[in-house]
Amino acid sequence: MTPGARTEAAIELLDAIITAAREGGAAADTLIARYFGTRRYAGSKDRRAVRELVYAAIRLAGDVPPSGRAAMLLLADTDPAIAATFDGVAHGPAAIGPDEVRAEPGIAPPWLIEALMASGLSADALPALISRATLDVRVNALKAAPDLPDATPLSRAVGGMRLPTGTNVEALPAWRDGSIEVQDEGSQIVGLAMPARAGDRIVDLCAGAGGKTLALAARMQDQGTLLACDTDRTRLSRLPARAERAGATSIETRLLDPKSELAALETWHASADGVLVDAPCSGTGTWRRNPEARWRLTPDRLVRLVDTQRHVLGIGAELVKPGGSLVYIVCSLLDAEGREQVDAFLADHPGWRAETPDLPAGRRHGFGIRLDPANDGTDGFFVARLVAP
Ligand SMILES: C[S@@+](CC[C@H](N)C(=O)[O-])C[C@H]1O[C@@H](n2cnc3c(N)ncnc32)[C@H](O)[C@@H]1O
Repeated sequence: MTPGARTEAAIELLDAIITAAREGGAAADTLIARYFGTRRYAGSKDRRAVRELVYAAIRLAGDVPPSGRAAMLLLADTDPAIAATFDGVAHGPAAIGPDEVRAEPGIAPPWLIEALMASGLSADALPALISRATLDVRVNALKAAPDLPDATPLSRAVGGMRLPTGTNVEALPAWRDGSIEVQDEGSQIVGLAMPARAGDRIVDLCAGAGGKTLALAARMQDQGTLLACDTDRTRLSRLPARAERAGATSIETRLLDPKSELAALETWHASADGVLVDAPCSGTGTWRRNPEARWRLTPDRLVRLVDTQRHVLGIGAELVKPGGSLVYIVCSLLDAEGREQVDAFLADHPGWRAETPDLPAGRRHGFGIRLDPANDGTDGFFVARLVAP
């Protein structure tokens, strides 16, 4: 592809990403994969270059741009080489007109900036939210140590490794034999808030495809019972194959109906040593990976997420045995989803108390710990450990 054709492809993709952000469609990564799935003429260098252009433009525009071209023009203003590709030749975009609209530069929509700052993030900490994420892997203690010559050890998540950006992890023998799983250092660290011993009975209530479930299974030396639940069939269905690759046999999966979760968990009532609630959230802590997520979030959607979080936390509380732990995690930096959610839980659940987890990163925030990209160099998280009466 010519440089102009790459820019034009990035514009087309940005148009699709903008529409998806407005209408609740697929994530940028999925749209990019679909786009190239039908354009076999694009080689791996073209794909990488187009992807870079798309993500650079997304990072620059704080709010949903009026169009893909307006987003690319904003990027072109920062780089004469990109501006030069607007040459109107062959498959390239038309030459830049005198008064063309640009996307607004920024870190996030104004209402979100306000909410983040009201949640105690300083203006200096905001740019890191949309910086580029590192590529971290968790090393599976259930398998032999992997041979990763290009990796460097993570400084805080013991056993974790950092790989060079762009590494095709799924092509590595260490991934294929289950010795490593991709997991951000922050995600590895917040999972440690759940006490996990061999023989424990633990419920991972919002397990998704099992990123944190697999880490728990390794810490439990695959001994005990680990019940991984989710209401999303597609995500949960990915867990058994991952567990098999990881050599984890203690994991059982259970698909929940979002209106009647407790009925499916009757036998676990007040009996779990620990319940992990890695709740659905706005993902404000993961914009490094999904920068277009900040275009998707609306105040209404945030209210709905806060309701769901309260709901799942309430379910989790029903399953914990006296003295057991309820660990609440969100990959968000907004207090409505973190600190205030835990304050509300403690007010509604007399006898429960918060115990500050001792973690190798993050800072105390309300009754929990918060990790943020600027201070910790990880994705952003809030985590709290609640102990049942
Ligand atoms: C943050 S994700 C979980 C990520 C996962 N724990 C990991 O480490 O990869 C939140 C999950 O909560 C699930 N969820 C939403 N509502 C739920 C409910 N009522 N009960 C259980 N899970 C729910 C979503 O489907 C989603 O997979």
